[in-house]
Amino acid sequence: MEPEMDALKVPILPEHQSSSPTPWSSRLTKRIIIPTAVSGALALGIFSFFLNFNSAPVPVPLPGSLYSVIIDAGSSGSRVHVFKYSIDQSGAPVYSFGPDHHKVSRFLGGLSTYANNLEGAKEKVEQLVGFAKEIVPQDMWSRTDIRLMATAGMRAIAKTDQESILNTAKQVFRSRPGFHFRDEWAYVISGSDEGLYAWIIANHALGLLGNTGTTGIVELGGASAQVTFELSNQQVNSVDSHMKTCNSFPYRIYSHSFPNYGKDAALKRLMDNLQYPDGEEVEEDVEDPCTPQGYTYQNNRRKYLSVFLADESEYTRLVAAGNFARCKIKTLELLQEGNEMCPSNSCAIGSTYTPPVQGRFLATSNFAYTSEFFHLNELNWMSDLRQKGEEFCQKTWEALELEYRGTLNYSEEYLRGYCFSSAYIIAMLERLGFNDESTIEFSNEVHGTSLDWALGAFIDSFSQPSIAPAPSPALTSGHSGGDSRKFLGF
Ligand SMILES: Nc1nc2c(ncn2[C@@H]2O[C@H](COP(=O)(O)OP(=O)(O)OP(=O)(O)O)[C@@H](O)[C@H]2O)c(=O)[nH]1
Ligand SMILES: [Ca+2]
Repeated sequence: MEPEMDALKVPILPEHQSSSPTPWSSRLTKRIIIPTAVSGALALGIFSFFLNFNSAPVPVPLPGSLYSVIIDAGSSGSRVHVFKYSIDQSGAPVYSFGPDHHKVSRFLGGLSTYANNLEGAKEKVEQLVGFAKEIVPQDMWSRTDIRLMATAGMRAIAKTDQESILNTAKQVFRSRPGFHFRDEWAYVISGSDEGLYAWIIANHALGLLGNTGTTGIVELGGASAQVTFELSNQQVNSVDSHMKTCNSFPYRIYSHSFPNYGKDAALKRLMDNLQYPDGEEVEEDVEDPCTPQGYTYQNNRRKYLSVFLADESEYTRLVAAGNFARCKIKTLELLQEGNEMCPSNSCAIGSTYTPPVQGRFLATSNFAYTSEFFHLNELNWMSDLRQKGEEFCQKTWEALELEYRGTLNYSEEYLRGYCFSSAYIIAMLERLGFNDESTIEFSNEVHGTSLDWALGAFIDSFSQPSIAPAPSPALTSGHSGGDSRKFLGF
């Protein structure tokens, strides 16, 4: 039985269309000018709308801007996204993700690490809210919804700890004066929704929503990895197939999140497997082919962001001995753990059924961070990554530190992970069936739109009328009366 379809109204004015949305800096002047002309423009807008309803009219955003805030609570960091948008005469949202309409601030350290420090969690959430309050005019706070959506880092901790952190966040969101908030808007999202949201923003930015032939997404986060793509006629078990309607086009989408297959979580598991192969600690030292020779395993709490790599001092039996080929063998073993329990003959990762990938894909987050570090071009990027990984893995940690410390964006934590991530990426993509590298590109943005899943969640929020924000007074006074909710078409 396929799950219910939920309609998704795709924005009228995507990023790459001509009209330039209201720049934030001139928000005040725009608001003063528009109301005087609004009745004329609006009447004309509605009139022309009915006259030529066949050809999609270019929407005229109504006066006044609306805002929405989404916090992405990830395992290695929290990001607060502030969206500014408007509503057109048909009640459809009009938005874009350029700098005038989308602002984001990224805070280091995952909320899931504050289970034993709720005061710290409160301060972190207050910081996130404070950023949004600097952007949204205070007279719009009560009409601006705020949502906190947590991902794999939070999924990985005990339910009781999740609840105490989320309750702390809810208290902050409820404090007055503040944004429009409902308790159910601070929650842990499912991995498949995380993948679906990433798929929505990528295909929105590519202008592909509304027809078949969309682009799939493979995302390698810190804690989890997501695989999401449009299905044609394969059968998949219903738990991973989702229905989404965009621009009245019904999509069947495969979306699965692989917990603990994110880059940091997987590296930790690989080190665990080396030191405690059967749950018991080895008696002899063992080589770790995924870490550059000479690296010392120590307590990283004060310098690393990842909860998974916070303390490597337990790995007293590991001897860093970087070797790409051997590392890749270990990562393949990791990806095939549990494969014997695969319900079919197609489980690329663990024991989860993954239909054969089809069409074009974007590889995001750590796929892109690693490829950009090695300055790869899209053409033949996987072959080049194998070669760059081989060169990188065989360098000593001392040589790498000498080469990279002091360079732009240097981070010991990231440098420590590139031998592993280069091998892990190749192994994962091979397991998923990406043999033709021309069908998959790495990127963290498209046409200037960052591929954060939170942008897809913002788009999707308009398909759930129950949580659509109330319009600003300017909107209700500017149209022919009646219930403003009805006017918005929800
Ligand atoms: N090399 C490099 N890695 C980065 C950079 N920024 C983030 N990362 C890595 O990318 C991962 C974080 O990506 P995200 O998708 O934001 O992961 P997250 O949201 O913190 O964690 P999840 O809960 O798994 O989604 C971590 O493995 C980070 O180490 C960067 O600028 N360079
Ligand atoms: Ca993430």
